[in-house]
Amino acid sequence: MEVAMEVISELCTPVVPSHDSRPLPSITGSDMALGESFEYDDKMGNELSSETELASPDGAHTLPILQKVIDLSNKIKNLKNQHMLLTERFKLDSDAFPGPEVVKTLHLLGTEHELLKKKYLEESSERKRLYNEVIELKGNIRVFCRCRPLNESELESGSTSVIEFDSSQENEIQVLSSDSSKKQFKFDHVFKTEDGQGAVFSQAKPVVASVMDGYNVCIFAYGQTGTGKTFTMEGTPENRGVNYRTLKELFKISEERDGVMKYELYVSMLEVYNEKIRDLLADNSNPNLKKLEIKQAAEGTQEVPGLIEAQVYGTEEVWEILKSGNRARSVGSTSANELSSRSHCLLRVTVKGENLLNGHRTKSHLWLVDLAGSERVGRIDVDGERLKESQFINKSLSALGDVISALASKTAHIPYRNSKLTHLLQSSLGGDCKTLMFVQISPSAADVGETLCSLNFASRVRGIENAPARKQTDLTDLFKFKQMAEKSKHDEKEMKKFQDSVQSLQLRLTAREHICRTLQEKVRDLESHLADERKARLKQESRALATVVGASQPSSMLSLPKLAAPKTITEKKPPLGPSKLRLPLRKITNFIPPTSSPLPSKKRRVSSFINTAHPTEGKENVPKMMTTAAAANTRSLLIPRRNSLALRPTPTVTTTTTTTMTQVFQPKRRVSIATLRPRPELQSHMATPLQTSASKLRNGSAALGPQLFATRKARYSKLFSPLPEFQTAVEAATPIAAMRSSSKFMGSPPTQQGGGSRNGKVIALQRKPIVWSPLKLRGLKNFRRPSLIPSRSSSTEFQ
Ligand SMILES: Nc1ncnc2c1ncn2[C@@H]1O[C@H](COP(=O)(O)OP(=O)(O)OP(=O)(O)O)[C@@H](O)[C@H]1O
Repeated sequence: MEVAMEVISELCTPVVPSHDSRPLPSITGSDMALGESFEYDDKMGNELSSETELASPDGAHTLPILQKVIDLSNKIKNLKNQHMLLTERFKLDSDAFPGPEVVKTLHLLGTEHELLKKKYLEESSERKRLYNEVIELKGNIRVFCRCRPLNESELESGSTSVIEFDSSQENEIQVLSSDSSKKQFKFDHVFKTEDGQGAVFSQAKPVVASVMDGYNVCIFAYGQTGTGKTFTMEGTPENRGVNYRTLKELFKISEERDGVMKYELYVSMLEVYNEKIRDLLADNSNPNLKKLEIKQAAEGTQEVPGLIEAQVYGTEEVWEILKSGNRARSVGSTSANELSSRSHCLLRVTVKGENLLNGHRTKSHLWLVDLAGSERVGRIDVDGERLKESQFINKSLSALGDVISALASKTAHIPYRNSKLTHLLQSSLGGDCKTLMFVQISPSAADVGETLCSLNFASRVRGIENAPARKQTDLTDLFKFKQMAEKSKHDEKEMKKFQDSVQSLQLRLTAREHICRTLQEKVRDLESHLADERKARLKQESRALATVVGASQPSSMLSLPKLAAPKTITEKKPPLGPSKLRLPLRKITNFIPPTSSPLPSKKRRVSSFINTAHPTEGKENVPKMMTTAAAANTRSLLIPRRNSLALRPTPTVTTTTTTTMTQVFQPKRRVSIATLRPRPELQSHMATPLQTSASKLRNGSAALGPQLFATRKARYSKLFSPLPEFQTAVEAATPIAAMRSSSKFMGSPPTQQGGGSRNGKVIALQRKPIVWSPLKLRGLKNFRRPSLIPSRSSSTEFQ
């Protein structure tokens, strides 16, 4: 039983899946319970049965269950063996992997490969450069001359050859002209009559190969009709021409560069017939065929939208295309050629190349052009449609000649657009392109004139010095980059504009700030100036006051008891308020009496002066007053003189309360005023009592009431127009009042009622001009300045 349990436990042990090719026995039971059968192949069954027999050496029959257990045990053993075998095999496989040395070798090989690739690219680029240099040295415009042999008809007619090939002079031909003179022409290569198509193409091959390096190439055949242009370009099935051979060469180069370069070749075939473009690969029987026009592509190249571009993969395909295109070509019979080409046939091969190593792409065009015959109309017997065709042909050939002449003379304008032909060839003719011209000539003496024309034209073409050829890259990507560059340029411009405007604004701001600073400085200067002026004015007024007071009661003023500590008026003056609250500076006007005012009489002069201060004139009279005062002579005020004042004595004295104005009506009387310079000994004292009294007056103004305070500003003016009532009001409160009441000046007008002298008093006035400020006048808006001589009107008003 223990054996059975051991077997069962072994059964339950998972078995490693076998990779052996031998099929393993499949267990069909859903579990491993005893008593259930296992399916296995016959071979194994046989093995097990034999082993079972071995398991019972006595040969006695064993129990069926035990037998099964033994079978399974054997089976497990087999599986274990298989597992071991597989493990060993796996070990071998693991050992078969390349070791680190191999990996290292592979890495080295890779590096070497990269190095070789790089070198190859460098060499390839160098080869291209040198190759191109060779072509350039030979000339980007190359002219080959090919002379066909005399044809049968010419031989029959006994025509002789006028072309001589001097073997000593390579690439030169001599033309025996009708006047028996020989004309010599030299070209890049001269093909003799016996030279076949292969020889011709071998000379053209280097130029053709340039298109694979990304250069634009144009090969065209030019010459009189029947001279073999079509033969050279197209050839015959037996003697295939440049077109077929070119494409064959291109495929060959493409194959040679396989793995490094990837090429795609496209072929288009068109003709320019009577200045119209016809697609030779399209179904021209279709009446709805779109008219083809030349358009300038965004890349700057000339394109014909709608023109069929057939991708070609092999030479046979190319041949079929060329044949079908040639079939569609417009041909007609002329007296010179039975199958004369009545149009310019253009085969365009587009080569798209991609360097697989560095990803550089190129797109270039190769034009293979079989021009229509350059025969003169008069020479060949044509009329009707043929004549029209010939005219178009000649016109376009003439345009080609003009373009070539312009290129030769290096003029700024090349007239490419004068014909469809030159317009189409614009990007491949002249400039930086490679051009190869076959000038086809006839050896016949009968064609010598045409031959000379063609050779002369070819010589001109050969004289063109093209600029070094430029490699053509695939302009699609280039155009995108160009657009991106343009956009970024535009953005940069915009940015610069913004920056400029910001800068200009900053400059303006700085300038304005500077102006502001200057103005602020000016305001400060003016303020300081104003303060100075105010100080000076107050000093003058205080001096004048002191003089007046000193003159009237100098001793009493000096003996005033309890004088406060002396303080100047300017110290007591409140500081200037904010500039906004202040009046504009121009409104502050110093009142300086003018010098030129004529004073007719003393009486008149004094009257005018008194009138300026007359309160009854009201505020309307203030400007007038100022004007009048300004008209007064300043010097006249400064010169001490005696003036007469007309005073009206007041019959009665009306004293009101401090809140109402007091008016004194005085009878008209004359007084004399003598203006004197104040005595120096009084100047030192004049400020103290005045200031003291003035400060006391200010201090006591609160107690006296707002009206009294409002009249504070007019205190100095009252020196000239004292109010007895006002004096009465302040008499008790201020020493100045007391002082005024006792002064001669103050006492003078009220003398009528106060018992003073009726005669005129002499008052000492300061000789300096009195400065008036409209500020004071504004402050006196509701205050009517009391006058020494109240007028009638004023008295009426106050009554
Ligand atoms: N080099 C040559 N060797 C042998 N045959 C030639 C050669 N050149 C031209 N021919 C033959 O001359 C004939 C006229 O040639 P071709 O048609 O090519 O002249 P073309 O210049 O194209 O005339 P067109 O301008 O009228 O089309 C053809 O039959 C052609 O086979």
